[in-house]
Amino acid sequence: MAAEAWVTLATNDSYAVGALVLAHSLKSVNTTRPLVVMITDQVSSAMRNRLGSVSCLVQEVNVMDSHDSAHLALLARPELGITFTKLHCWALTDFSKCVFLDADTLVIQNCDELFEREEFSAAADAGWPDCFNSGVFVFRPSMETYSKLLSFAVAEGSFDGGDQGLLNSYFSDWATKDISRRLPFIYNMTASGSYSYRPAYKQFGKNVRIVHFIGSPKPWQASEASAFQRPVPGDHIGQWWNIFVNHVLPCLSSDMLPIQRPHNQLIEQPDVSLSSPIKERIHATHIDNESLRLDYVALMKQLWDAAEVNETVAEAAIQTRPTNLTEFSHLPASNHDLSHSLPKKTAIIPSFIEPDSFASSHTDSAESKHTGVAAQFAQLVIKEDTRQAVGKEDQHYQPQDTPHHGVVVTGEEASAAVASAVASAPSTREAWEQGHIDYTGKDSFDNIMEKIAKTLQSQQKP
Ligand SMILES: O=c1ccn([C@@H]2O[C@H](COP(=O)(O)OP(=O)(O)O[C@H]3O[C@H](CO)[C@@H](O)[C@H](O)[C@H]3O)[C@@H](O)[C@H]2O)c(=O)[nH]1
Ligand SMILES: [Mn+2]
Repeated sequence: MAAEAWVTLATNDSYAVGALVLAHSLKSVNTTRPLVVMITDQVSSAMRNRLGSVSCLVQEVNVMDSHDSAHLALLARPELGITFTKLHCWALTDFSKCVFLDADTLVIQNCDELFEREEFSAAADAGWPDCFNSGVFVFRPSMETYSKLLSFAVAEGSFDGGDQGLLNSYFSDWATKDISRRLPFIYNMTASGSYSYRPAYKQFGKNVRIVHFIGSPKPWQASEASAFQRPVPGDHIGQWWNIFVNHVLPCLSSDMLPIQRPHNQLIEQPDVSLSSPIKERIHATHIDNESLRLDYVALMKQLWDAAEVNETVAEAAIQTRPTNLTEFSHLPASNHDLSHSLPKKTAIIPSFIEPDSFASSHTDSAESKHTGVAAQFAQLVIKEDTRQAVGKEDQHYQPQDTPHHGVVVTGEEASAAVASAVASAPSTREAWEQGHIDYTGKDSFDNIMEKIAKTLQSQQKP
């Protein structure tokens, strides 16, 4: 049998973590082909050794940046220029046929049958199915194709600034030429996306072989993992973390685990990665809490909007689907309809509401221009068990008449606090709205509760 291999790419230690998990996932499904990991000189030697020790073939390549900042800016993904480095895979001529896998993919069932396919085979992109997604593709290494691709890249550029746009232009007959080149979606199931077809997942999900965590954040971006705004059918991030925690994490030292934020802002965060007890950290970011977080974000958005517009909207935001709030359009129906999962008129106040602003807006509430809205929030109950309540996705939550614990504030207090926070902390609010929420840090539920308790305490003092 001519030599065949899986191929992936990691240009830094962060994506190398993804490659390590991918390597373990391939092993666990007993593939008969090796994994070649293309790396660049930014990958640390410690990480190279790790990759080598999980029987990956490590192949150093040069970074090839598209330098196509206009197109990249369009995508708002400036880091993607680096994915042009992917083209190096055509130069791996020791192999006659390969399957490329992004470092953010996870193989959950054996799919060695992919090697029976021909160049160029790929699955449709979930965002634009007339294009293929370049996270999983079958190809034949060839210096001829390699240099043609490079010339094409220089001459034509990429319509999305990344390799996917380029490869789609180059293999432009993919969608029409030969149906066998169109891989089934189960070989590249987008694990997040603005659109997900849940009934189809229920029906066909058991056949999924490769999961692809496209977009940001990636599963290994621990500090961001909690900010996944889009729900993922199945617990694939949980599966990813399972491998990560059991096979990869124990072999990494904390300096080998840079936390990478979206947009390639590499930030070292030893304090939040491994110096804290690992178990605690994992618990804090584990995907089990995902639906809680989604509802948490959604609820906060409702509160912001409700506090700012008018009573009608406020009423709608609390009682019904917030169809008039366009920024919700990326959330699936189940998350639009918070009335099923949230106790009505229950609010969680974000951490950036300072006790001071809370206090002053309280004493000053008669002057608040939001008092009309406040009526809508009458007797807002902030209680700890909201956490459990919002976590139950499919159960209808029955609000309790009397909270067993927690803090009760009036609607005026709460909405005025929200309103003054809007004014006093616009940058933090922006961060919230963009989904950059520090659930395990300053925006953690416990922190928020503490802040509210402090505020109320200070108000009770004579
Ligand atoms: O700094 C980086 C960025 C990317 N990669 C590699 O390139 C792949 C693609 O980047 P990724 O962040 O996974 O992109 P996606 O979020 O998957 O976005 C889409 O757009 C990319 C650019 O067109 C395509 O490469 C992807 O296949 C496509 O799914 C990664 O998996 C890695 O293998 C690196 O090694 N270092
Ligand atoms: Mn990817």
